[in-house]
Amino acid sequence: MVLGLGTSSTAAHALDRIGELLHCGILRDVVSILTSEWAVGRAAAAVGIPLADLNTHPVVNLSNDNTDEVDPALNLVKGQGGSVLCEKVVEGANRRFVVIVDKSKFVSRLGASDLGSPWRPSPSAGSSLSAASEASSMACRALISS
Ligand SMILES: O=C(CO)[C@H](O)[C@H](O)COP(=O)(O)O
Repeated sequence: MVLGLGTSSTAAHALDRIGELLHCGILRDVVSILTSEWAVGRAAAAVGIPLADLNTHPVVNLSNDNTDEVDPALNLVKGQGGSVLCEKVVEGANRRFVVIVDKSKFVSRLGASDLGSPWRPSPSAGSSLSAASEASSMACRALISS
């Protein structure tokens, strides 16, 4: 199975479980396609999920991801995590897309949380965020160049 891994702290919980199932042999022959090296790549490597890319695996059987808001009609807004372009590239190769949501993302209407507010990183977050953004762009270029 080719698994697309969205960039999300919530979907990262699924990674831990996938890692456990691989280790005890319940899951086999799984490779993953990353949507960010800097976040999900490290987490996937840490739990032993083999990594691949769209060059060798152009069809993704299943991707998991999260969202920033979900309304009562299940419309979603994504992208606050900073990897939405890579996620769209991987999701474009998808057969199935599963969104893992906890209740903190439920809103009465899209835009009801502070998503629309101007986002200002704290000064201390600046350097790590720009490094993360750069790494994400590199991973994305690698995906798109395939
Ligand atoms: O859209 C995303 C990344 O582009 C994320 O899925 C979204 O920001 C939610 O992330 P988290 O699970 O960490 O709250």
